Amino acid sequence: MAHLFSLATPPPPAYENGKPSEGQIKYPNTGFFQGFNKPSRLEADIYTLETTGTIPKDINGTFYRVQPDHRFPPLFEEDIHFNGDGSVSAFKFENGLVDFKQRYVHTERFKAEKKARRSLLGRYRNPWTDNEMVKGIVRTASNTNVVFWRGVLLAMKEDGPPFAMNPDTLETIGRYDFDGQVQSPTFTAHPKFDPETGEMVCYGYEAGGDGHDASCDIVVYTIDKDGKKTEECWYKAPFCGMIHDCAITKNYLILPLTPLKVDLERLKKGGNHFAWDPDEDQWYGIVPRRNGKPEDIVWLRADNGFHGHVAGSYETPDGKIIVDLTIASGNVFYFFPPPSSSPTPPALLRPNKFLSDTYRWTLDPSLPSGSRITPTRTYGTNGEFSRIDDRYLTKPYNHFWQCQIDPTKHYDFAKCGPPAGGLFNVLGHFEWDTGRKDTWWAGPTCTFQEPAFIPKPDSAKEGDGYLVALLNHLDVLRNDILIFDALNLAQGPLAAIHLPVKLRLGLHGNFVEQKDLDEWSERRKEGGVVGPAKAATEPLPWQKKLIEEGLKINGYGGDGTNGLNAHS
Ligand SMILES: C=Cc1ccc(O)c(OC)c1
Ligand SMILES: [Fe+2]
Repeated sequence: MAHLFSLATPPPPAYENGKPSEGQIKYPNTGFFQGFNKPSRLEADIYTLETTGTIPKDINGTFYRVQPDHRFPPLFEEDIHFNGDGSVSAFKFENGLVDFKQRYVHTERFKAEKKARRSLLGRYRNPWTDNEMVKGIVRTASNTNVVFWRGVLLAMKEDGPPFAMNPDTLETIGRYDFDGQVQSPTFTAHPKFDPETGEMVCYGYEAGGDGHDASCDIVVYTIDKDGKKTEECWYKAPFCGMIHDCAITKNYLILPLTPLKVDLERLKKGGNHFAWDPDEDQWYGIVPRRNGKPEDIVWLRADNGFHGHVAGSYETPDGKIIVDLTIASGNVFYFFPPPSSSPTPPALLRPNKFLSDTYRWTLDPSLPSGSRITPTRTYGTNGEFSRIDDRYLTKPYNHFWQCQIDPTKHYDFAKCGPPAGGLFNVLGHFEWDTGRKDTWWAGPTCTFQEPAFIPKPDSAKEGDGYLVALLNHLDVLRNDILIFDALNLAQGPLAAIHLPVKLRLGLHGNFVEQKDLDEWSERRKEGGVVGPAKAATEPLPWQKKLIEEGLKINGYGGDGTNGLNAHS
């Protein structure tokens, strides 16, 4: 900075002994907060983005996605990307033109920290590292997925309940408990929608207590298309580990349990929520979607691996379950090392060099629980963030798309440094029946974020539509959005949409048709047939216990503070 200006008194470093220095507002000088990963903190509206090429006029709707974006410098210097505040971006497509909107999810954490003008919550999923002022608040940052459900956007992270937002304005409505029907402390960021019935199938893991107590309880819910909870059943996992994504078929929910384990004593000492166990199996819990009983869960186990995301899943005529997902050969979350290593993560820049192929499992739900299984086949890809044409979920399908890593392609390390978030330099489209690989390389300075499939409005044919994905320009710190013909990526993008700014590395997103947005906005209006979506009014059961013990929590429904001077 000396070439720009020098201060009268040399400034202290951003962090001293791992804690933020007094006075300055400065993010850690680590890989998670610098270069392409520098927090953007942007809330913005840009009307009619710049474009190159012609955006298909039959794309009519909004592409929503969410990114972690630390609102304030973290309490701990070695904090990780996954602990950042959820910030939702919306790209609204209308008649070949695109508008951009971005807003933070106003979680309880966001509101409390905004009032304090600094971070109050500590490490990822560890309340023992928080400032006392936020004791008992819902900690989630809602930073992992954003889905459209009955007229609201639900911003979700698996460590807490969803937060509802207005899909048009991106204003946060508040914590969403499905009109009082869902009381679990945790809720998945990957609910699944049955295209036949309109149901949402969802679950929470580490759900028995407050969501950070290493509980082995799993809760599974079904919410029907009219918003009514029709199923709730509680199951036990063989250990408390991460269950990030899931798969559904007509009759089953499949829960991949990854050997990233939670330890309560480590948490109490201020350590990491998760630790990788290289000696543990990967497990698959299978439960019936209807009338499940706690004893119905069947756990099948296979050699160690790290689950990525699920592509498609369906049942065969002979009652077997097909599940396709990426599985990496080692601990992708290098910031959650095995417990024998130091309690705080070491170097944050370690790139991961694993293979992440797509695996097909043929699961037999009639096997005795505990049976060992081996995969049916692998595809021969190296990638993550698989997507399908969601109209084909629960059905035999042929196409999937994903971000891919092609290390044989030139990467301009001199201009870009280590590739932020992984070298996803290729977008790929794959066909199970032919084995065809249809790919497009983004060039030596670019990587992709997760794609989403947009169906053509007048066609029910699988894959007949577009693929949309954010492109990271790692050299000039900017993003584009590329639009492809989903069945022909190799020919290159049909059009590009240019943002004048850099976003952060996001996780997941979804495209919502304008017709669905319009219909629901009518139903959800004041006096409409459904009426406005309501935030939760009651504290969660674990909070009620704390309140009975005498703790004052103002966080629920109210202003998201606890012992702070409320003024907004
Ligand atoms: C990609 C997986 C993943 C898993 C757990 C998380 O808390 C998360 O936060 C952004 C992301
Ligand atoms: Fe995910």
